[in-house]
Amino acid sequence: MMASCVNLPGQIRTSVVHSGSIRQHGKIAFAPTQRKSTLPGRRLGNTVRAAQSTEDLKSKAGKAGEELKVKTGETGEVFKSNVAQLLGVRGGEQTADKWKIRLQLTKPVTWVPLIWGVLCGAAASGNFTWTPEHVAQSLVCMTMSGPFLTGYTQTINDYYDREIDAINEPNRPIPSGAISETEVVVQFLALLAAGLGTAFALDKWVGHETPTLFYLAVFGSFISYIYSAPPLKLKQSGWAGNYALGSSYISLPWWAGQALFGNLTLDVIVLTMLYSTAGLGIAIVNDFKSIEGDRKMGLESLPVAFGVETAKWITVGTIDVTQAAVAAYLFLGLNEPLYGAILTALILPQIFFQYKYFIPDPIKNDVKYQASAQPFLVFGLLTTGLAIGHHNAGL
Ligand SMILES: C/C(=C\COP(=O)(O)OP(=O)(O)O)CCC[C@H](C)CCC[C@H](C)CCCC(C)C
Repeated sequence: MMASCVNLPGQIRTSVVHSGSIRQHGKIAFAPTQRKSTLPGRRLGNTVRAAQSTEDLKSKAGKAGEELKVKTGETGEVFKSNVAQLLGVRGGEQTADKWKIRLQLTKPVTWVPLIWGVLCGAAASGNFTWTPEHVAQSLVCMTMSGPFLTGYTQTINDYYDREIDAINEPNRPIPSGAISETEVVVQFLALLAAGLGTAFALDKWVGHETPTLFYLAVFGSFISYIYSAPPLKLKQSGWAGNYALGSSYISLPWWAGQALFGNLTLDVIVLTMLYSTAGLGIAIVNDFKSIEGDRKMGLESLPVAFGVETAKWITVGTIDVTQAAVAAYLFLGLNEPLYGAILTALILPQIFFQYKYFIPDPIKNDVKYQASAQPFLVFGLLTTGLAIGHHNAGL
């Protein structure tokens, strides 16, 4: 978001050794994202888990780490820096500092889409004013959504991915032994408690009779859990996982921001869930890289199910048609032609980059496409929030 800051999730891609081959990892996730890499790691995880012991995996991790150094040295793609470590992006340097490791587990780079979503929701409420109290309430809501609940989400995701990470990313905090499993469990429980507690406190602060923010936080935490943890582990399913990711990064923080300052209405719920389909499209972009591994594992990602040619058109269709439908709603449903025109103007460069990068080679150019097009999508979200806010303020 959800991503890259505006990575509607974004992630810096590096190469990672996977089962003897090199995989391109990292998504400019929406935020959005930012699931670990392309879905290969996460998807191959279960089989590996079933077939091998943790010890076995750890020894492979050592080897993989060595190979990784050699291969990435060749390509020079690893982004090794302290900043990368702190942001939780791939290729960051390892550290012994426990607090830096704890921060790395929360992948701060993935907080951005959620923070942005709160901003869009606050704009859509039509009630936000630049008073110290409103600014403070927004900042607390952003903290609840970003560092606390996204931090919880990412930490729990790493916890449940620890065995496959031992192969794919042996230098991650858990497989490398930099932090113990118990410490990680304590961390995600503490973040969850902080997120839920802050949501409840915010409800009190703004005088909600029904603790809407608390309910949203509980719902979001539940989705986070079933996304990463067995038995559901939604991330293993192409459609459900991608939609859960896209919608959680677009809809949930928006709803929180809007509920904070105004009313969360059914039309906005429907609109943002529709908008989340564009988030789904963005998540699917990242599946092109992992076709081979997914096919081997019998995973029906969209590119596996439909083939690259059809899937790439479905992907851009999802992204473009969704936004075009929202623009039409701004023009015709809300009678906000200026905002409709701005949103349309923001869709055009995305189509341009689809033709320039994604359509010619979705496997090779996925990152380039995400990096070029996503900022326009993200500002389209804000435009939509402002349009709704303008409309609500005029009612
Ligand atoms: C853990 C997430 C992505 C990582 O996915 P994956 O493991 O496939 O990729 P990596 O292997 O690269 O790690 C994000 C999952 C998002 C989740 C479905 C829902 C997030 C919910 C929000 C944090 C809740 C916010 C609620 C609030 C705004 C009221």
